[in-house]
Amino acid sequence: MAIAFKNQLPTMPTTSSTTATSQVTLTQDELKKIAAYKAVEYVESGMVLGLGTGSTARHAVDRIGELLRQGKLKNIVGVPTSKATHEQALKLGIPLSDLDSHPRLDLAIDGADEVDPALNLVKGRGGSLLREKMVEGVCKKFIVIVDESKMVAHLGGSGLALPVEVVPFCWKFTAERLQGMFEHAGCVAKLRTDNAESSELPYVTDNGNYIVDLYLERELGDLNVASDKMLRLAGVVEHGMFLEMATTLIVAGELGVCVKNK
Ligand SMILES: O=C[C@H](O)[C@H](O)[C@H](O)COP(=O)(O)O
Repeated sequence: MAIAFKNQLPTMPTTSSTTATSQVTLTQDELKKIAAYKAVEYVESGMVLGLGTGSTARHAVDRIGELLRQGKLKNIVGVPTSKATHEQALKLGIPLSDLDSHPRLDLAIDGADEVDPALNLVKGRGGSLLREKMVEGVCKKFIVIVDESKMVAHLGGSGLALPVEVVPFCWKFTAERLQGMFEHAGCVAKLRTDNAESSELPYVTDNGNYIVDLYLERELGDLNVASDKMLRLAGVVEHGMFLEMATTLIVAGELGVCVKNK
């Protein structure tokens, strides 16, 4: 299966392998599950695992729990990337730890909101980018699992948000600075709302911060420069671009599953 990047016809990567799925039309959630199960094939007994967050990663965590119950995996330790994943893993009986006790991990499996041809990612539309970046940044192997709708020619290319976690203090000031920083890309910065009390109130992350979503009309340019500029702005905690972090991509689409190694 050729990976379909929006607005681009990519060449088939030489390091990829493809498995055909059935001819039946699959739902997006079924595709997510196929990618997640494929990724869990890389998990071995004794590994310390980064457990991702979101609707795709949820399938991988469920599968790890299932294999532990069946005794097909043993001595797994999981490091969750959000409170939600922590709760899910606890219910499944997956032994848990954190970066203080396990500063180096064997493997992380997580979803993404966008994936570009170089395996750079946008993450955080579910609000979990900071813990994800901390955990996935110290894994020997980081497998990204997506359905084919997440493939883009360039980050921001889906027209959806590039999330930035900011401190609540003077968030408007930070949002305005971010918007001005990427004026060349037609950036519009919006505070994410919807929290447990009201859909009008700011969304609050697991770390007690807010999220400013950046909507881009055009390409950002050099992604490393954009990353550095954001991180130098006091008020920004972290952003959702995961550059050069993924080591393997597993994409599930109507025509099959594609594994691409960096
Ligand atoms: O904040 C959320 C995380 O970065 C997710 O991994 C990302 O949003 C992808 O989520 P999903 O698998 O639900 O599309």
